[in-house]
Amino acid sequence: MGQPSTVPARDGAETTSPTSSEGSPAVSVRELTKSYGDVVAVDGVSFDVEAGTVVGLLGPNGAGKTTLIKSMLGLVVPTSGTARVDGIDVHTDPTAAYGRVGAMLEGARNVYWRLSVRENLEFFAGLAGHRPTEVRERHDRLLDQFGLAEKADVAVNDLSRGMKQKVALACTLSRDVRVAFLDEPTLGLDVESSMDLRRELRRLTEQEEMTVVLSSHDMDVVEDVCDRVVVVNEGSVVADDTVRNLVDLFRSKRYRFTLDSLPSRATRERLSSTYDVATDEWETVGDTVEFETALSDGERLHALLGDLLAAGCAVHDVTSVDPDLEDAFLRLTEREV
Ligand SMILES: Nc1ncnc2c1ncn2[C@@H]1O[C@H](COP(=O)(O)OP(=O)(O)OP(=O)(O)O)[C@@H](O)[C@H]1O
Repeated sequence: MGQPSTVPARDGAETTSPTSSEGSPAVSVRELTKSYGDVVAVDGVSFDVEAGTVVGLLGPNGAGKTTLIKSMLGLVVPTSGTARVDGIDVHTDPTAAYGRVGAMLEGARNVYWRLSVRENLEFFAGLAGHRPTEVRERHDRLLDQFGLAEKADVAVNDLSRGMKQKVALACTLSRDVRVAFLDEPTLGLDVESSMDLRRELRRLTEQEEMTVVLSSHDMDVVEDVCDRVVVVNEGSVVADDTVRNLVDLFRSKRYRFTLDSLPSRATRERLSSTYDVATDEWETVGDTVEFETALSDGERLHALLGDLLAAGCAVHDVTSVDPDLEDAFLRLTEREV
């Protein structure tokens, strides 16, 4: 299968450019390129993020996600192209842009473990020029929402890992930010803490119209909280669509065959070269043998069935394998599923 180019909207309609309250997308990246010497980390990337949505930025290691996030935060100067937050160019007007964004780049490593939870909130709000009294109400609300009220005066060092991560997210929100950039927000969290954090992200976007751009290698998290996913590979966008559409893109294209016995080596080699059935795909399950392969259309499915029958293989069952976001991601970035 060839590498797909940017995935268009499913119905072929133009994707509308959603807007924030000020008439611009919450985040807008245009033809952004960043090179480090000969290495092109980000290569002509464009996308918009609608206000009040969660967009996942996915890609294999080294794809360019961090460079992209840092460019959107004004921490990296692009070689060319622009990044805007609420219509403000983050490189030509960094002060105005900074007032609207929060970032959690290295999770709990960014917060001060010797300070109490509340002191951390006050410190991060103070960096943006807010006095503790001005933001007290906001901080009380955050502490309540994150289940941290009872720990407000406890040093971060004495909290569980999940709580530390929540403190880091609360610090990102310690002042009124409209867009939050979160790099691996659930990294290292147990299932319950990860669920809590996901719930909080959904609430922030649904009830407070906050916009979130997150990067994660955890597809469950992405599938759970993201409205849309931008997949980056080797510095370029290879897909930009809803989770559902990306999963649907590969639906019914992967099949699992169950045979009564292992075909001869010659047949297996032929299937490997003609239908891309990996030689290590054959799996014995009870009295049967199974393999999986991706087929582009019904004709290929028929041809493979015909070849199996001609080779004397008794086909017991053929089922289509339901893909998930992980399958879609691996296929989009040309990795083995
Ligand atoms: N400061 C830098 N100097 C030189 N090369 C860099 C620098 N930062 C990133 N790169 C290179 O740019 C490319 C993209 O890196 P980046 O960190 O943006 O990828 P990533 O998708 O965030 O990866 P990961 O998932 O591993 O964090 C890589 O080839 C990386 O080696």
